[in-house]
Amino acid sequence: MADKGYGYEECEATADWLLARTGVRPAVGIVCGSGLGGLADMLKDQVAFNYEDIPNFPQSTVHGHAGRLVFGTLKGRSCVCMQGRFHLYEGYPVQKITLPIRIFKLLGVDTVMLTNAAGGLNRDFKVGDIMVIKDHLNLPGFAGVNPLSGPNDERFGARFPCMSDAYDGALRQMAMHVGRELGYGDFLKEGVYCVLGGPSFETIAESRMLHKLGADAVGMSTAHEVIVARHCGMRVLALSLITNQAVMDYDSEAKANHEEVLETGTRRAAQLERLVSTMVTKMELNNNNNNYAGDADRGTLACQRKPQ
Ligand SMILES: O=P(O)(O)O[C@H]1O[C@H](CO)[C@@H](O)[C@H]1O
Ligand SMILES: Nc1nc2[nH]cnc2c(=O)[nH]1
Repeated sequence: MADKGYGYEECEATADWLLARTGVRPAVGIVCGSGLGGLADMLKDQVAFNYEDIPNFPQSTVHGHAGRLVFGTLKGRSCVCMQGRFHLYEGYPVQKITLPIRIFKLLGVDTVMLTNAAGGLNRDFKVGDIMVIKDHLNLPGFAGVNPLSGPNDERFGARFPCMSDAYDGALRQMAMHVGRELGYGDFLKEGVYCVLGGPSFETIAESRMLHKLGADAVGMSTAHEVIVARHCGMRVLALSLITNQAVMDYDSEAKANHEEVLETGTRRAAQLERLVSTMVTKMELNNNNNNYAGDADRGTLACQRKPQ
């Protein structure tokens, strides 16, 4: 693994490089989806790094993914935010795409909040709906593309991690509750996210098939990051913004396109940001990392680093 640049030692070197350059000790890690990078701009007292300057980090190649790792506070809570994520279709191995999630863990993060842009398959969903993800279908995983394939490093987690509890029940409930309190009840949904490799959007037959399989929304990210986050014991909340309706009708003139995805992101960004920031203020954090003092405080769950 080491020669590929995403083993434990590489992650540790990257985490230490970052910790030496910021005093922020994040308890919450946020990943911004396509066109949803504004979330990072909400952080106060920012210390930001361009991905190209961070050792071992991949580079963002997709429009709508700025390529910055931003540390700061959200209503007093210490956070780290990926303003731009990585996707299979960019040509990275799935283990490289998910490397930042392991770095989150080694920075002391306890809770990961992911956002994404997704196409709606559920006919009751409208463009602009926010879907709290309750489960996923990892289609690349069916073909062996799983971020945990290869030798397992027990310092991160177990060889065969459970995924039936991948999306934290309490956080999902809280998202629905906070969302309703904010007045989002009309456009807040719950559902199953399906990841595909992309970058081509779905054919009509594919969208129909995914819907029949039980997916409510389809995208090209998130599930890999969730698998890695759960493997190393972090709690996960994930939100999809339904940026477009998947085309499922041969009479339809609609065509999925990335511009529409980014436009919908811009329209709903403020509400999504408010939902995430309100949740960060209200959530219980297990690792008390807002007052981080050093290595002894780092990750208390599956992945405890050795004292140095
Ligand atoms: O999942 P995020 O990064 O939000 O991006 C989604 O939007 C892009 C397609 O428009 C794809 O990358 C898809 O995965
Ligand atoms: N695969 C896929 N990804 C998306 N991301 C945003 N919209 C879509 C979509 O319709 N399909």
